Amino acid sequence: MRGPSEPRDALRSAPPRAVSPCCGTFGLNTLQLMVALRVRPISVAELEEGATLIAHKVDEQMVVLMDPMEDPDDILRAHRSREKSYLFDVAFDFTATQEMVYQATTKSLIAGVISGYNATVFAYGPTGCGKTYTMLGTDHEPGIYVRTLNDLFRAIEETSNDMEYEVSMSYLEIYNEMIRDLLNPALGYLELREDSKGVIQVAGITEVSTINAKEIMQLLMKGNRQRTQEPTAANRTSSRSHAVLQVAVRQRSRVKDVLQEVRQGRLFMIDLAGSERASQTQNRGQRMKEGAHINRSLLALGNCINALSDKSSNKYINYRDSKLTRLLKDSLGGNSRTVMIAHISPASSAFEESRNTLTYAGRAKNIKTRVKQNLLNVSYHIAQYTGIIADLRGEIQRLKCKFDEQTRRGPARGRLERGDIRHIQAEVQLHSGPGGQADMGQLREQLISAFQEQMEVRRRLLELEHQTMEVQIDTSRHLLTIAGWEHEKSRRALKWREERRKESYTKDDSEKDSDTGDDQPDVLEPPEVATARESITALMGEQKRLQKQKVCMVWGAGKAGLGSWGRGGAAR
Ligand SMILES: Nc1ncnc2c1ncn2[C@@H]1O[C@H](COP(=O)(O)OP(=O)(O)OP(=O)(O)O)[C@@H](O)[C@H]1O
Repeated sequence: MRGPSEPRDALRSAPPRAVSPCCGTFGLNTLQLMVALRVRPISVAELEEGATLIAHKVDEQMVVLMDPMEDPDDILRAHRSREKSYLFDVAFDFTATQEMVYQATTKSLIAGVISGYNATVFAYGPTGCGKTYTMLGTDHEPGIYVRTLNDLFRAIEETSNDMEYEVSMSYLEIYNEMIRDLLNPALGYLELREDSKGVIQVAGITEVSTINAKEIMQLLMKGNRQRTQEPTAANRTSSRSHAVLQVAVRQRSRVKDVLQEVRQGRLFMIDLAGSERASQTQNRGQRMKEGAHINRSLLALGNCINALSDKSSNKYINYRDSKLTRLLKDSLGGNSRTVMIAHISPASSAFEESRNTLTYAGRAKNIKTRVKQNLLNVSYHIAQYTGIIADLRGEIQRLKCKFDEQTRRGPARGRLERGDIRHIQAEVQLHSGPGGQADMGQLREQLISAFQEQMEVRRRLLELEHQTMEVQIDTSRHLLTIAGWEHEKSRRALKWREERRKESYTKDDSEKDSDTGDDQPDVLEPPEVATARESITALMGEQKRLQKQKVCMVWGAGKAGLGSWGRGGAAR
């Protein structure tokens, strides 16, 4: 965690946008696993290093990551996607406030917890991407911990006429597979035990039951300072442990009954250790060992979430692979709800880490993003191609004007050049004796012929430029045909999926399970698209040929002593 004195909100200028309630929050009977993504503001350090923004929120659920290594001006590869889009239940960028993140992800868990359900919220992502900021926050911008506890106490207060509650809170860290009490580190390492009801408990952990928000914030800040933080190659103050805030709520009715039912709901809020890969942080020794433990527990967590989110399979869920998953056993499975908030930096320097995080988070959710993703990519490309064509048109217009102007000015310019030649001649005469008259005539002839040759080279170069432009326009036209077809294909795929979904409503459950595959029947590509693909290959060859001719011509002109004329004139 970094201190509040080091805000990374260099770009925090746009007004916050509201999160649509339909995709952000989730009610008790809806999502079991919600995956959110938060892209933090680019930091001053990243800007100073020359990083550019490569992660963009496209809408309330979609984030696009651009590959900084791909060349945006490479027209011949423009049909290849530079960007990849990822879909989440809700996405936030630098404009999102702490309150917006809390409202859309965690607030709706509270009602469940006070009525006896378990829930887990965890912040995932590489080091320095804002996990602690989201969970703990700062004094001025408190995060999910405090906002949740505040609302939890308020909800308890509102129902306290009928119900009696007991709330207890503990804060621990798991470091190198060992558990430490962050509210009382002097206790040393603690063990996990299963109680008589099979519930996993941390033996001997400090439990506090304050309901004063300010006190809680102070306790958590103090606890957080006890966390194992070490400088890594990637972050000066990297949290090397998973911090777990556990809130247990016991509820019983005030109406005395023979059968007194007591319900206990548990809420885990977890700030995970940085997910960067050991190889990328160049960590050695102790740091590498930590890295291995962190990776192991994150992998175990990912596996559990994967198995839980894949309802169609009856995969065995192995919670025993790490302390973290053992502790969360009751809160990940069963009737509980889980919120994962993945974090990334928007900077180009963090591309690899961001891509890994987006893939991990996307896999956890197992959302079918393809159709929407294609639509987005295609529409981007159509816009790109239209832009390219407009640019090329402008360029042709410009060249035409230049050509016309040169044709108009040709003879006059010629006279001027000849004037220059006469001037040279006069100069030479001045410095040579009468015997040099014959040589002078010869020199004059040579100069005139060189000038004519140079005019010819210039004319041919202009012609070549014109042909290249035409080839490029043709290429773009074919790319547009292909993009149009991809668009159409995506539209059909979407329609096909919708029909499948409607069909599956009418089938019984056993049929549904066997019918949920993604295999869409192959769609035959129209002949004009196949022709467009072939033409592009041919046009690329043509473009190369023209380029070669141009190079030869300029080179030849240079060799013949016309270099500066040829290059400065037509070849731009
Ligand atoms: N959404 C945000 N708005 C403003 N500042 C942010 C935001 N997210 C992160 N920051 C700032 O970025 C810095 C790093 O964030 P933070 O310490 O939360 O990262 P982390 O993911 O917890 O890192 P680690 O895994 O190393 O502990 C902090 O200075 C924090 O204040």
